Amino acid sequence: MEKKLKLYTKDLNLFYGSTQALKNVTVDIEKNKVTALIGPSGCGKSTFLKTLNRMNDLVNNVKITGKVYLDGLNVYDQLDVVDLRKKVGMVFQKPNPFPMSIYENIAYGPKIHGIKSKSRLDEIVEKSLIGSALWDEVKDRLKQSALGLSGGQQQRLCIARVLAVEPEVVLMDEPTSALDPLSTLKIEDLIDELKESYTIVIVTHNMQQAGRISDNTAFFLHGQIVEYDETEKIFSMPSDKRTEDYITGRFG
Ligand SMILES: Nc1ncnc2c1ncn2[C@@H]1O[C@H](COP(=O)(O)OP(=O)(O)OP(=O)(O)O)[C@@H](O)[C@H]1O
Repeated sequence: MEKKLKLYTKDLNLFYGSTQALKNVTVDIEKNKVTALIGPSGCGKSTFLKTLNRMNDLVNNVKITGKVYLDGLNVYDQLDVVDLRKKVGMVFQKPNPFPMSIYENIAYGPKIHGIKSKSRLDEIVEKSLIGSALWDEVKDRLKQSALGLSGGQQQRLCIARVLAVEPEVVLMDEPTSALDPLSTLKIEDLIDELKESYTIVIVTHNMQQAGRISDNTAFFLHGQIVEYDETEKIFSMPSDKRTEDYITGRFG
């Protein structure tokens, strides 16, 4: 039987030293959907997100058991980490453009992956900026420093940078928490467009945002998934009392 889901975890456990941050997390991430990870501070949302492209490998004393599969391959032993991060890109909470031009920020990844042709790079830069809804605002200043962009523009640039290497999955760790309401709205609209071509997993503290933009929601508590379902169901008829208490603001 063909597996309809290309990204999933099975019995995933993660320890920072002796602290267990993830406990038996088993989740199927649906293709071309937005999956929101919600839960109180310290429940393991970011840790889980980072296991999907092995960003936790950089942390000392991390031990991971269980599996993360992407397109049938175990990302912890069957995929090269550089290839994995090309397939599974990441956008962080604080926009983090490189201190170089707008153009170079986007061309950087494709160049690392061996693309040298100037015309091909021009094409990728344009396509990525169109894809991140930034092209019209920056097309006349591509050679200027990315650091001169507003926070919201910088975040869309960081999204363009991820799109430039043609990922399958885009991970977003609270991508709008440092942005003003208008920039937040732009990113939310963008996420809605991006899911046509990409699978998106997003950590958010903002319940309204999870309700607005996600198709599925996973509620984490103390490193475990309490409930994972369609967002509409989670927000209207959660099956676990703890989910209900959290989304109605009784704790967290
Ligand atoms: N590098 C690290 N070293 C040790 N412990 C860590 C590290 N990163 C996270 N933790 C611990 O792991 C647990 C889960 O943290 P994580 O950042 O994944 O939670 P979170 O749900 O994303 O929280 P927040 O919403 O506050 O960002 C917490 O107890 C945290 O203190």
